[in-house]
Amino acid sequence: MRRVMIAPSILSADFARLGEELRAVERAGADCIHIDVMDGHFVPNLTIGPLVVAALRKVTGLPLDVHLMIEHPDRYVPDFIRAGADWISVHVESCPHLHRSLGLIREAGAKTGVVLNPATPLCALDHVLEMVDFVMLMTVNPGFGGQSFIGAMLPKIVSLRERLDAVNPAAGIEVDGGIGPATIAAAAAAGANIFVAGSAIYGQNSYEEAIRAMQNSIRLQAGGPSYAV
Ligand SMILES: O=C(CO)[C@H](O)[C@H](O)COP(=O)(O)O
Ligand SMILES: [Fe+2]
Repeated sequence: MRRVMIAPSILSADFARLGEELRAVERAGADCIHIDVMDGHFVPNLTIGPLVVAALRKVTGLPLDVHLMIEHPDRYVPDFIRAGADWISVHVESCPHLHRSLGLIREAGAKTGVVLNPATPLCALDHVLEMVDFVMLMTVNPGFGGQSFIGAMLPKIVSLRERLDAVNPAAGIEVDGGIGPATIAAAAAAGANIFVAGSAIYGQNSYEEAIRAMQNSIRLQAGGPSYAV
């Protein structure tokens, strides 16, 4: 999972027109669809469950990237995979038996992701790095869209890429929160390759221009000067 991918987060979409909103970002060049699942306990917000994922599965062939911000994720992983989730990511902070949780996702046939909150150190991933298809680093505190990118996460991305390269070089790094044209290049330069963007896409008039602006920022950084946040 090392190719560059743009993952629009439907958290900032118009929930009354969710199917249309999915098709619109697919036409605009999205590589996968990021779905934020919140339970009102692990994070102070409530969103959607497997029924909505099953409905969205019918309107797109793009991978569905399901970000579980819930307590007891193991109880719900099979439901989300049956509903059509292709990738499932669980938070280290809500998995006392992380090794078991990742095994459950993999056995059920989905790509395995593990997520760290901004204040959670990378050593929380010791002993499971070989088991993941991707690691997601929160670049905001989870719970809401539209927050500002935390610049202090850039060195964390660099260290994570080094650690993955040593034991699991095929694994990708996804970043979530405050990603847009002004921040994406720095995250890419640090080593991230999957970019979640909610408000930077769904908050704009043209989804296509918003996605192109992010892709161009990454390209400019690759061939030009590095970008400071
Ligand atoms: O997991 C999330 C929040 O907990 C969202 O995926 C994320 O915040 C996306 O929104 P934005 O791009 O507007 O920051
Ligand atoms: Fe998310």
